[in-house]
Amino acid sequence: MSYFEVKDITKKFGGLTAVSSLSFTVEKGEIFGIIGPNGSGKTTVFNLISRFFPLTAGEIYFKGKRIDQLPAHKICEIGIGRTFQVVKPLRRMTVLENVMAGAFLRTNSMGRARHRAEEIIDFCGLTRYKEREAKSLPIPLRKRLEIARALATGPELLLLDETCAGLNPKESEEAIELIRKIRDTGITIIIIEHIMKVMMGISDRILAINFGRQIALGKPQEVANHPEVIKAYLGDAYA
Ligand SMILES: Nc1ncnc2c1ncn2[C@@H]1O[C@H](COP(=O)(O)OP(=O)(O)OP(=O)(O)O)[C@@H](O)[C@H]1O
Repeated sequence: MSYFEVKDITKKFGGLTAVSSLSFTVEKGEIFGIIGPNGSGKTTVFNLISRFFPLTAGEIYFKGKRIDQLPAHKICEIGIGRTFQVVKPLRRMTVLENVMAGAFLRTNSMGRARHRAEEIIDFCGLTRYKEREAKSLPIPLRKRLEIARALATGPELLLLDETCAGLNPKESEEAIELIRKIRDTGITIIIIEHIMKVMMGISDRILAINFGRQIALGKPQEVANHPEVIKAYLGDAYA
């Protein structure tokens, strides 16, 4: 039994098949990357796992239990957290309040939620900004806040959606460092990026998709050299 398993999942939006019979497994402690060109179905996979949308077909298992029929708040409660590609902090609230909002999933105590939030803010390198309103933060810090909010919900499995998009190389490097640090605490990570270089450096294994279907799965180097992946990213001339 795998720690996490997606079995033959399909999602149709009317006539458009965004995800098509996709299957993969993730082992505990792994950083599992999903790559693919724009519109290839990556975010839809996250939306299906976190039950923002119901599946059209297929099954999803976490620690041996079927979870695809659970509502979104239950998915979070059983330990699957996520971030969003378009970061969505509660804009008028401070960094601390934003992270506390996540921590309330695990406690009703204001004191405990605050303490937990402060630990996570520190872990994510946001201590200097904790009293700042979320809307005043520049993008790299907002992305960090997004990760902090997801961590505050106490996930065992964390879904990271385009954490490095819009960051310069130095900021990307810092984000990657944070992601590794999260994995070192024992959290399993599934990460979406379409910047191949970022994924190559961080993932234990990579799934490449196009038009909602698997085109390659394996170690980063194998996937990067796969003709279908080269074709999807660079066009026929390079394959
Ligand atoms: N709620 C929705 N309703 C209708 N179509 C949708 C919806 N969400 C996604 N799609 C479509 O499904 C396909 C896959 O989109 P998705 O956002 O999953 O791709 P992606 O790989 O994450 O793209 P990007 O890298 O641009 O974020 C696209 O054609 C998109 O337009």
